[in-house]
Amino acid sequence: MPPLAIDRRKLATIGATGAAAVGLLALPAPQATRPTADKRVIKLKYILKICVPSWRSSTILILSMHTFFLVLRTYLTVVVARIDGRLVKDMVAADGKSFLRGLGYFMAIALPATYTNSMIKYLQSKLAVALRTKLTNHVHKLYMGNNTFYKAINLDNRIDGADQLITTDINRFCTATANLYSNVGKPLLDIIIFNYQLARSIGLTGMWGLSLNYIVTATILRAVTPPFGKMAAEEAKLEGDFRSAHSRLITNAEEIAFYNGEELEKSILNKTYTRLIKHINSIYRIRIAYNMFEDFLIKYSWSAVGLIIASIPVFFPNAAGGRTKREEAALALQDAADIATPDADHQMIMDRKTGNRTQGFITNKRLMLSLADAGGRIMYSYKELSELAGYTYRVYNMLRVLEDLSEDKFVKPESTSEPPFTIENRRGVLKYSDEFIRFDKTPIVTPYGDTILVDDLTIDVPAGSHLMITGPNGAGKTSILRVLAGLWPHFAGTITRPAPSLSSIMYLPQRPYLAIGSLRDQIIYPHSHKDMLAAGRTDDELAQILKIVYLDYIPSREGGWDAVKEWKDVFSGGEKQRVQLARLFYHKPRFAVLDEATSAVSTDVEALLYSSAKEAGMTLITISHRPSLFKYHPYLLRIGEGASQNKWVVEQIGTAKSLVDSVESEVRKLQGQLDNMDALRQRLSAINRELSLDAKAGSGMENAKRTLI
Ligand SMILES: Nc1ncnc2c1ncn2[C@@H]1O[C@H](COP(=O)(O)OP(=O)(O)OP(=O)(O)O)[C@@H](O)[C@H]1O
Repeated sequence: MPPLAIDRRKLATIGATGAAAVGLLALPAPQATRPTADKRVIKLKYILKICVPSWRSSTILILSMHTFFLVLRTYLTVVVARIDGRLVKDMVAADGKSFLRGLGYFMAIALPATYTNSMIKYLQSKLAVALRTKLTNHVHKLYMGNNTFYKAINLDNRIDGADQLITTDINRFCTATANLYSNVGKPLLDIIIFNYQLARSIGLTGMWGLSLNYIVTATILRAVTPPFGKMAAEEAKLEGDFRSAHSRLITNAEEIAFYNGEELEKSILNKTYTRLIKHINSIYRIRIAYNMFEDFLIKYSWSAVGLIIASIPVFFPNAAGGRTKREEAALALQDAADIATPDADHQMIMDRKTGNRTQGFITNKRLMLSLADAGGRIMYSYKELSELAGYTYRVYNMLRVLEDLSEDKFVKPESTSEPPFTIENRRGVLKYSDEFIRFDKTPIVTPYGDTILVDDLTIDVPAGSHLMITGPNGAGKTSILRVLAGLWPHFAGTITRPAPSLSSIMYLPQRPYLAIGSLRDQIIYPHSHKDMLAAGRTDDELAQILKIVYLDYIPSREGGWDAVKEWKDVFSGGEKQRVQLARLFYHKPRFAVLDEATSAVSTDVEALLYSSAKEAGMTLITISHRPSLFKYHPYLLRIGEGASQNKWVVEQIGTAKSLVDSVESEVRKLQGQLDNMDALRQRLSAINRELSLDAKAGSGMENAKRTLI
């Protein structure tokens, strides 16, 4: 069977309108317009709820510790600003003793300050990892449950590059969220505390000036900021395309090499890379102008505003407010004492006043600079915030689509005619029995309900009986198995089959799958080594199984059961299929469903394998075009019959009629070969004649003639 692939022609028509038209989704399709701020917050909240499910979650502990260190750092900044002001004052007043004491305080603060800074960085990374772990676990649960990964790849095209989304985009989202918490949380805290501190010396006028400055800057930046979120989402998508182009190359390396397809593949790789780089370069170009403007606004104009405001207490001492009653009383006392002091001490008074002004100015300047830095970081994080919005959109979209798919809600292509079946009106009934597989008036229909491949299939395969399915290419043979396994929707009729369990029913696909792991893991898949030991199975048993499938030479050739290799590159096509059959003999299911599972195995070995499988008590359902397999199955289901090509017939192999049919078909085949023989004989004698005409052609020609005769 060909590998199951989504019908891209049909899906190409899906768009936002298509999705909405079918009414399957609450979500817009990925091409939808840019979400509003409200919707973005809802989406972020939705994802964060998955990351932080409860107050007792470990993420909350990390978050609390992170917050504690952020507060501590802000407090330490205020303390450092005060010490700095005092140091400069002592310097101006030439008070060496006090200066040295201040220096001692300054150094004593350094130790907790450096520890605090490293803890903030450490906890920020821990927070990102904790968010990523929670989100990845949730996505793995969704993606690997209810065959959602299969549906996402084969039955719906809303998720483009699930691997990129799960491995990279989730990581980017979590890193951006953790960064945002410290890049916004910390400066916000700084602003509140520094403003409070400053309010005490720069007064109400200064505070008004500062607030006005923030509002004007934020308004200008908001107006000129390019849509970084949209750009980040597009960049992530293009990164995914580039990555998947490389994964395709790795998966299909041998086929491409045989076809000498390097040039074409290189051009595909280059094209996807160029698209990505073009986009990244355009972002960089946009950023030059934006960064220039942002720097000018935040670094330089803010510093100028800061200096003006910090100088308020110097030039307008009465405008400054916010002194405590005790400070006011001390100042009044000092002024009264100054008035009563004799003239000779006036210089000292002036020096002390200058010192006080310097201390106030330096402390305020330091706080102002920290404030400018905090405000700047908030403004800069506007860009990060919009990038986070881009990742949020991609991750949220993936989560919602995975949820839809786990409930079998696909987005189907827009179609002009009403399909015979719809997802909403599925009426298929599934029953479980270990004794038989039965289809009762079950149509085999493509996933969107638009094409009936097999009309109302009705067939019974009791345990101990065997069925072979045959029919033209594309008739729907594999699709019968897809519906039986529950991969495709079951629209109508009743299917009875064993409940999914390896000892009841096992499917062997045409294209063998080899897992990551040891040689042993290939035979026991999907069991793990732990499962195997728990089931009391041994390596000796595996060796016996390899004998049945004629692979007993493999363990010694490959370096034992524990050897780990890229097995798909190690085994030949026939060996891969025989490894799959070894799995069958390991699990010994009651029903074995084989989809052209021996097509690469020679017919003599195939015959022995079928005999062994029947001896092991398995009931076989085989899809094959090989008449040599007829004799192992008492029943034959032919599909693709009739003018509509969706009719079917069941025949009993070995009955008088089927014998006549198969003898007649064999006679027809032999007659065809005989006709061909006459033509070949005529051609042979013509060549012989040509060769004898040229008798002098030498011994080389004579040899050729002898070979041909
Ligand atoms: N995801 C899909 N969506 C829509 N149609 C599909 C999908 N997958 C397969 N089909 C179509 O369903 C039809 C039946 O496919 P199926 O693989 O069952 O054929 P088959 O009888 O096994 O063919 P072959 O003998 O070539 O392996 C084909 O026309 C195929 O193009």
